[in-house]
Amino acid sequence: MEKRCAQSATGSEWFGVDPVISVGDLWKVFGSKASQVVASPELKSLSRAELMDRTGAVAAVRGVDFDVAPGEMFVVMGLSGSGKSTLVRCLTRLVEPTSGSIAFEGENILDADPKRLRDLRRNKFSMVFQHFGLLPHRSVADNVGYGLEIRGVARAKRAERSQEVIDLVGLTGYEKSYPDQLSGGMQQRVGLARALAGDPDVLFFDEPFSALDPLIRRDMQSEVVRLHREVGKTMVFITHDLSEALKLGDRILIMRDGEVVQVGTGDELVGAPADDYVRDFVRDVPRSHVLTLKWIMRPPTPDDVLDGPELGPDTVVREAIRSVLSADRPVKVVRDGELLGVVADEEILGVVAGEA
Ligand SMILES: Nc1ncnc2c1ncn2[C@@H]1O[C@H](COP(=O)(O)OP(=O)(O)OP(=O)(O)O)[C@@H](O)[C@H]1O
Repeated sequence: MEKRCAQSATGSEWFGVDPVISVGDLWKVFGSKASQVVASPELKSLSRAELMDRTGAVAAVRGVDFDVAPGEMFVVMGLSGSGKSTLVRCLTRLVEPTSGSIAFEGENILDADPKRLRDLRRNKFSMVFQHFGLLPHRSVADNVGYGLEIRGVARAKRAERSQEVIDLVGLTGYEKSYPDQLSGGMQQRVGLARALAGDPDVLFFDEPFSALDPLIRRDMQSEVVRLHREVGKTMVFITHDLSEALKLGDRILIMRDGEVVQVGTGDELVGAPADDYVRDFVRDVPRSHVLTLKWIMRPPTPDDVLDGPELGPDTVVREAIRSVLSADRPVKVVRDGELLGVVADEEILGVVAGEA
């Protein structure tokens, strides 16, 4: 699996720069006793089920912390009910957080007044939902330009920008079509174009492909990967599908019962799952598609002949199989001229054998 940039779970490579979004100890509790719950360390320490029993309140998001870096594709993954949608809706205050902090480009979103929030939602954020939310009586071009129209962008400028993003998402020729003349996948392309039209700083996706057929879904995932590369925007993507998360995410946050279980790159989740829950999630992932050489290399022994081929530690195992198996000596894993370890047939076969 190709990744644009190597990172660690702490995001240290990402965070040479200021985060776009920074979330601290965020809670969202539904129910009339919500503020009592977050004011009480005792109630906060209860599990979601216990809290429900004791107070009738639902702790949808519980003490969540994470940062998203500029240009990152950050995926929030968890089973149904784990709190993904509530968490992401809190980020734009479509859902009002009960406590905690959310900074967007350094600005405390929780202090934003209604006017500022409207501004942010119009100019800085875009959302793509599962149900495309297209206006049925408007053509593709007019749906795509809708946000610009609301912003008061002049017709000619709007048409120009709409055409640009329509071309970008591969809908050239369909400008005059109406949503009901398009397949589900194409309708979601309109949703993508609409989200991109206003040139937002962050795009939020809430399970945008769940309603699509598997093959179309795969196409759309590739499309988002391509768009992300081309436009370089920060994206926050919710899914309950691990393979989607692994395909798209620079980093993945795994939620369970409102809490963060682990945040990491795909190879970190597969190579070093934080607990049995994550281990269970990643059990069926083909490890050779996700793990990189740094996960399987070993220190060289005195018997190793060290004039074999060299590969980087972030090379995905699957892409190294041929080089390793065809070399008659270990492949050296090298970064910036430094020998980090070696990989030979046994290491490769150890990964591949587990996938049978
Ligand atoms: N408005 C609400 N009032 C009360 N409880 C809510 C509300 N919205 C969500 N919840 C509860 O909060 C918890 C988290 O829900 P949420 O929709 O965020 O999870 P999710 O991971 O996005 O699930 P799904 O994939 O099914 O949408 C669930 O127990 C849900 O029932």
